[in-house]
Amino acid sequence: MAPRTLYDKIWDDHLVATQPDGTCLLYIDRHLVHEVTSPQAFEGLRLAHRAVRAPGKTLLVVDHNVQTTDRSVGIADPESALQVATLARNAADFGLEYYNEHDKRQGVVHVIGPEQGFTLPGTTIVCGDSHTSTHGAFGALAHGIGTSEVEHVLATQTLVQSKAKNMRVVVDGELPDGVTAKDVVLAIIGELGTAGGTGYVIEYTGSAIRALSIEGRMTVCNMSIEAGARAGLIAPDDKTIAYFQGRPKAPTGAAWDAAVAYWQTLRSDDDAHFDAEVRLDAARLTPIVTWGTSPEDVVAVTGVVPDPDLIADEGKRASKWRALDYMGLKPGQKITDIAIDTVFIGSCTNGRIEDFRAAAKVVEGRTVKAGVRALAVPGSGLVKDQAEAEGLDKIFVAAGFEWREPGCSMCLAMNADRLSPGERSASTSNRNFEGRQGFKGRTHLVSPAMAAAAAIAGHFVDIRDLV
Ligand SMILES: CC(C)[C@H](C(=O)O)[C@@H](O)C(=O)O
Ligand code: SF4
Repeated sequence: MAPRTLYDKIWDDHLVATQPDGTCLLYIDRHLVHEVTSPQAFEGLRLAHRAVRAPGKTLLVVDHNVQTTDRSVGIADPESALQVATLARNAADFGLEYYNEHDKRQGVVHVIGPEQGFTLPGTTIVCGDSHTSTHGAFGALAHGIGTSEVEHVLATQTLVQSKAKNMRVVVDGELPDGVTAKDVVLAIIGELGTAGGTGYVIEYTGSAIRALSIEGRMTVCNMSIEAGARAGLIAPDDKTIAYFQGRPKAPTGAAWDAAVAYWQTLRSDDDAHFDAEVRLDAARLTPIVTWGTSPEDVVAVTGVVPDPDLIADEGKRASKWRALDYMGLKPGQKITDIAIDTVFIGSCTNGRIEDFRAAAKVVEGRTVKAGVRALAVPGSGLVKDQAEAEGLDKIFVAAGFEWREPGCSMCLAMNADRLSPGERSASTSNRNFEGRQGFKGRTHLVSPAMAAAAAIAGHFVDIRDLV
């Protein structure tokens, strides 16, 4: 057999049928469902009098619309309350496992899947959510789907797909202190651009990727979609296997041994063909801050806001001017001179225990700058418990942060946590689009340590000056 990539292998193992035009039917092992993209899908099933094909392979959780404040009080916004109630009703009507807002296991869908061992290496995973690519960190083929596809998967446990091309992103070398997985992926997106990954599944390899923690790998794969890629993948290794040992839904006994034996085959063959390759030198990476309204608008924290007039392409030049205007910035402004009024630490990009540890290390014994609103929002109830067991919540609260209940929170303005017009945030989330965190809100994407440092200083600072 010709040498194959990791993507080729998982694809081949799930292929149900191929049409002459190249359209394929893939078997789906795991289906994660949240409240935003599922109501019409369940309604479709109801209208067609269909059941869910594989209830045991389907897991529901509420995340985008939940309040991150006291949950003994109902959700104030009627639309959000309705979406949450609808998911609960669909779970009951279709007999599906559901983590509601009072369940310890509740959290952002891409945080809770791996935590429960629902996500597993070598599986195909879908969710009506673009950041499903997160699960690729474990060597799962995971991608976002639309609502009509959610209905199709609920009904058939399969998905119509055509095969993507293979891209390899190699990050070799050692990351300098203060440079994190978030900076790695922002640098990659800066290199590829938001369309550079279009039509590809990206496999991340190289010594710097292998050295990343599981949480860091999830951060990298999470943002694959921001480079336009269908999915991101990292081959499972000993860290991956250790991560799943003892997880509630992970296999046990002989099934565990068989699974591990299979996972160990999940790597690209030596001579496997990649249609494109990008290489980065980890040692040259710096802490990054985004300056614009696209995740590709990256600059080193030591740098300045770029000058769009230096861009040759007229359309691109105009769009970057528009971004600067929206962001209220001028070319040449030093990044460390940009004052922020809001800090958000959380989301499926950076809402895991390691992220709160990194942020707490920066804020410990320091105080949030007067006038800055700082939110620390755990990615799940279990992350929250773990952080509290380690006393991190106390560190955040003592410094002047608000310590919240788990959910998507200020990652996007679908709940009460949002920016007001003109407000500017340092955010650990993954998108800085116009209005993403609230109407006319201005978002700068950074790592958890950089966000924490900005909360203390009231403006961006080079975290390397603090560590
Ligand atoms: C609401 C949902 C469909 C959306 C997504 O697909 O990613 C959201 O999670 C986001 O991050 O923008
Ligand atoms: S945390 Fe943000 S990126 Fe992740 S699923 Fe929620 S809204 Fe989407």
